[in-house]
Amino acid sequence: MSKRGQLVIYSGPSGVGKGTLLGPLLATEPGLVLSVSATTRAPREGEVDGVHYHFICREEFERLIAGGEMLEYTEYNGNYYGTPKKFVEQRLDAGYHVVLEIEVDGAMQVHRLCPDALMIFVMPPSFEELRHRLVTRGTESPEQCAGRLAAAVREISFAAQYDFIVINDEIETARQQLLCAIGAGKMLSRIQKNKIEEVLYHAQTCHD
Ligand SMILES: Nc1nc2c(ncn2[C@@H]2O[C@H](COP(=O)(O)OP(=O)(O)O)[C@@H](O)[C@H]2O)c(=O)[nH]1
Ligand SMILES: Nc1ncnc2c1ncn2[C@@H]1O[C@H](COP(=O)(O)OP(=O)(O)O)[C@@H](O)[C@H]1O
Repeated sequence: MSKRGQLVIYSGPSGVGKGTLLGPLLATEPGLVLSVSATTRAPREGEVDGVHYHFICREEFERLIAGGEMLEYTEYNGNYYGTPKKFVEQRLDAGYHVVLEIEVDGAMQVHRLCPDALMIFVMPPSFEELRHRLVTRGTESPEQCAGRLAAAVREISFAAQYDFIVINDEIETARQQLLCAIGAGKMLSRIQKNKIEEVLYHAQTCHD
């Protein structure tokens, strides 16, 4: 059986560039997969059901919660968002490194359940630049942008609890930093696990 993969929690305020940074890495790193979340928000133009999200109604979402099928979930700006458990478990068992692109409340839920998960937070170079990116992306109404920017203030206050902070100023630099953070996280957790096994093995022989 292949070695279990690394779970990666990947957060940052709406419009900071999470998708922009991660997309090309998913295309070039065959061992890295993105968990497709479920949401009750409406699809944006160009978004495909089952690819960008599983777009479902509130009743269906609540049925999945009640059935214990969500690894984590939250309500964000009036809609449910959550991570279906089965896909994540299957891919980790198959040895893939699985990225959860989720906001901070979901991130904290997963961190409590899986303390070994690697946590990466993407920061904007400034709040003004975040506002500019969100507004010029043009996918949300002015009211929705205001709600997302209000949520962003709270989300940024959680950043210090993450293992790595990537500042998305220049895209290629930030993408390299994200790749390094994922690589370092995988290596660190492997070294730490090897060390635990090694120390416990020698503890046994010391006793004998
Ligand atoms: N907790 C949680 N948050 C999610 C999930 N999927 C997406 N999100 C977060 O929900 C927020 C809104 O996502 P979305 O409406 O797609 O906007 P975008 O991130 O600006 O493109 C973002 O912070 C996402 O990272 C999920 O499964 N669980
Ligand atoms: N480093 C960057 N410099 C300038 N614009 C960027 C940068 N990264 C992303 N963007 C732009 O910001 C907007 C939001 O990016 P997106 O990846 O959709 O954010 P998120 O997935 O975090 O909501 C997009 O229009 C994208 O082209």
